[in-house]
Amino acid sequence: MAKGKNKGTSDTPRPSGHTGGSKHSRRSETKQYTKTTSFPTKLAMWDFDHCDPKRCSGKKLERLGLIKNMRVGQKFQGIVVSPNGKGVVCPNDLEIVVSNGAAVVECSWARLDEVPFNKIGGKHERLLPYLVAANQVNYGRPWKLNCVEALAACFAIVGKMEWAEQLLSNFSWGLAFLEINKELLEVYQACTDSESVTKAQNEWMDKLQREVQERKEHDGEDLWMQGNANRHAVDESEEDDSEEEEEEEEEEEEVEYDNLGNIISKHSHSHEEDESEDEEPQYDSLGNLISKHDAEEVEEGSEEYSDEDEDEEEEAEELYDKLGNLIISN
Ligand SMILES: C[S@@+](CC[C@H](N)C(=O)[O-])C[C@H]1O[C@@H](n2cnc3c(N)ncnc32)[C@H](O)[C@@H]1O
Repeated sequence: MAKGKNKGTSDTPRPSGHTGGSKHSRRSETKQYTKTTSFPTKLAMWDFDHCDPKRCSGKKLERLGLIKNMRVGQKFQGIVVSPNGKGVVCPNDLEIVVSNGAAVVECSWARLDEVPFNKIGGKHERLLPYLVAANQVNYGRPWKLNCVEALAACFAIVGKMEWAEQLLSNFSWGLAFLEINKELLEVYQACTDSESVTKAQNEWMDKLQREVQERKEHDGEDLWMQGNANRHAVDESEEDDSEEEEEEEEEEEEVEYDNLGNIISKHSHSHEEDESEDEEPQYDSLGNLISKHDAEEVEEGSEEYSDEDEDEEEEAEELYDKLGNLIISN
């Protein structure tokens, strides 16, 4: 294990009244301090003291005695995961990682211009491909991983998943990083060199972009499908239910929908039921409220609702134009 130059085990916090190995430690962190005592490859960092020590993942690795602190002017032989990298970490880096380890630059993202990148680093400086942070500071944000995530990402990409897990398990949120990036990490692990990882990353991002676009279009359709905003309250409460419940309700044939998602009353299918006093509101294919008779005509496909049909206008309690605007209210 690589030990930081200024540390020993004496500064390692110990749980009060606790002996190592107990499952009942007061804090999960305390348990983790006793759990991790070594790491299978070298870990190093240049620490520029930009960050709050309590929130800094690099500092915590240092307190755990897992990472070696590098001086400015010192170079590292292994993979240096750095914003100054040129290519991205790739499975072909496995050999370097196993023999010489991995390093990071502990600094603030906002103060990268203060970091003397020409005096640190090494022969194998790498960027990370697109991955999403799981740490509490930047949760859900892509690219800007913290130090432990960056090291773990490097190990995961070269195929050392157990190392990634071992390192991250020192943080309560740590393993979530592997979970939320699981699929993407598998894509990267199946690559070879830096170019193939970059290509896979770009394809992934294109796919994401397409999905966002499709979702936007779909949401637009959904808005249109809502049709008349004055739809019956019962219908709206049903929309709040889970899909499963909606399906069940459809099966029960309490309500039925046309192929535009508008409610068609059972009454429109059965003449006998049309006789019922219990008159449900009915909607045309644009979600406009129409009378019982209109519904029959729409169902038969013979005629659409017409503003000129005065008799039926009188029967309807409320009438709406095709954009769902109220035009008549009795
Ligand atoms: C800027 S520091 C921020 C550290 C944070 N304060 C913490 O608590 O760990 C994060 C370091 O992780 C590495 N890193 C994170 N994301 C990276 C990426 N997308 N490409 C290259 N290096 C990255 C770099 O060494 C970077 O300097």
